Amino acid sequence: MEQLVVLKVGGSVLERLHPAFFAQCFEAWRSGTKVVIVHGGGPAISELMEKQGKKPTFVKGRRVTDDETLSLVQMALAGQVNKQLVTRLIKQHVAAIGISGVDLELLKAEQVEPELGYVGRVTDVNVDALDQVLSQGWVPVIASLGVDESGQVYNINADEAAADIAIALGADQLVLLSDVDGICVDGRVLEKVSPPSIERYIQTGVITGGMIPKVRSALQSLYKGISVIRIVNGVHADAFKQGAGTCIVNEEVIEHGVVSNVPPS
Ligand SMILES: Nc1ncnc2c1ncn2[C@@H]1O[C@H](COP(=O)(O)OP(=O)(O)O)[C@@H](O)[C@H]1O
Ligand SMILES: CC(=O)N[C@@H](CCC(=O)OP(=O)(O)O)C(=O)O
Repeated sequence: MEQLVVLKVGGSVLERLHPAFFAQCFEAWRSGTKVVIVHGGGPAISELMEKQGKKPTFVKGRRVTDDETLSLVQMALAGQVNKQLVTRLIKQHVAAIGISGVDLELLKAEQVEPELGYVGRVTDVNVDALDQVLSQGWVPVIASLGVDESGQVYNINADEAAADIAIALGADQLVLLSDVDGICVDGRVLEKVSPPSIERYIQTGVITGGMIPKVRSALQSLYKGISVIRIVNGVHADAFKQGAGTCIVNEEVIEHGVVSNVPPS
């Protein structure tokens, strides 16, 4: 049966994505798998902010987004990063089309909470529009922005956007590519992890920062029936391999399966 895979490329790994990522996107796409790419770009946004003399502030992994920051978010995500990814895919002969969640109201959004400013959560995914893009044989490359009824644009965490898209499309797989080998606990990468342990790791400060929205999005996807969810390192060639990274699973399984040792920082 035709497979549908949602790949989320984290800003942390964008500049260092292994060439195998593009080759494997091509292979998957050529063999008939529907591929949807969602990307972030946290470091690119922060760099633009710093150039403007603005200090990035995060609350539980989400960027506080005022009016001026929102403009920079749009420039970085929908402009710079989106086109950078699309051009690399096109060089690899993948029919990639760069869009943002604003286009065709792909991601309808609402404000999360006033203190975060223009940070949104997805309320609806335009599945028809995505289906049409996919039925053309194209690979959508989606910047994590959303829009509400009034035309207000929102900054959406890209892990959340990827999970919402995967859930709405009923994807077979959600792969979150980042710059770490998976979820690290005590200097080791977990092979598998289940919801109660994830909550515990968040409470005890083992999972922090940008890893929080990542695991929360993974949990949502798990609860909504996505059967394969992995957090992998996009710097390495084997990110696509079965068993790479940390798999988020439903049953309480042993979490101390070690897939690699993390070098001391
Ligand atoms: N327990 C953990 N295991 C692995 N990474 C973690 C953990 N807790 C926090 N992190 C941090 O989360 C980062 C990944 O989140 P983020 O920087 O937002 O990545 P991305 O841009 O790929 O979404 C890692 O680089 C790491 O610094
Ligand atoms: C609300 C919020 O925090 N949005 C993110 C959007 C980009 C993103 O998610 O990028 P990564 O994949 O690199 O984390 C931000 O402003 O950084």
